[in-house]
Amino acid sequence: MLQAIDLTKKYGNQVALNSLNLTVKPGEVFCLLGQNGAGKTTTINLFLGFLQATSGEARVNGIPVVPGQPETVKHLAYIPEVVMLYPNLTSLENLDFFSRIAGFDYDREALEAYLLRAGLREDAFDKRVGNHSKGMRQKVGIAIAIAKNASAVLMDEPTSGLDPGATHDFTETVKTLAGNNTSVFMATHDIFNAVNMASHIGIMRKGNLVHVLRADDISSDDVRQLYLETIR
Ligand SMILES: Nc1ncnc2c1ncn2[C@@H]1O[C@H](COP(=O)(O)OP(=O)(O)OP(=O)(O)O)[C@@H](O)[C@H]1O
Repeated sequence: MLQAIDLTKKYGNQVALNSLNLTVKPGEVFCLLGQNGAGKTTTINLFLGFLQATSGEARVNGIPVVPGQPETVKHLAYIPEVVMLYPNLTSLENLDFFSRIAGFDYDREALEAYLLRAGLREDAFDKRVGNHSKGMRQKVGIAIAIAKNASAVLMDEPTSGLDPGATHDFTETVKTLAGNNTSVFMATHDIFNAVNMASHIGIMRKGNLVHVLRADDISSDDVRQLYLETIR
């Protein structure tokens, strides 16, 4: 579970994030929309402990995030816009390597099962990731998150630059993660997909979370309309 409690980040006089309060429970997918500079990446970086909050608190499974301390990091996985993997290692070797770093030693069969659950095709298991598409790298990243048993996955612009087929695969994988009781928190500009996969949609403007909507209750046209009204 992820929680932000009056979470605030200032750079000098500039408020990047203003007293954010939100909770992402197990199995929920929270998609955060907002223009460039709204504070989405700042929020993710505060949860990851990459940044020190000016005031307030980010919590992971009830544990306060303290930069440099591993207690919360071990419960998290991070899928950035471009997933960083070792290009000369294969999908399986990358998964094995990052699983070991997280303290898990899996046999080949188990590693293959994680890659399959993340939606990677079997013919890519033994190929070097240096030649993988963005969508394939993401699937390896998601397999790492599943293998690590992360209780929350943070994602920054994961669908930008994906073709429609890869976006569809990604959406399905996110639903699988949520079905396994993982909390998913995603910064995105992709309103249509946000409505497709989210349980909750947040709209942020200039560091403020202005709206939180339940995705079940709203169409992508309505979200787009509200988004445009919010940012104007
Ligand atoms: N290191 C920094 N020093 C000063 N200001 C910063 C720094 N990092 C971010 N900011 C400012 O904080 C605000 C929020 O930035 P943030 O990157 O969180 O926005 P974002 O919503 O993720 O935007 P994008 O969609 O472009 O990634 C912006 O006004 C940005 O200029």
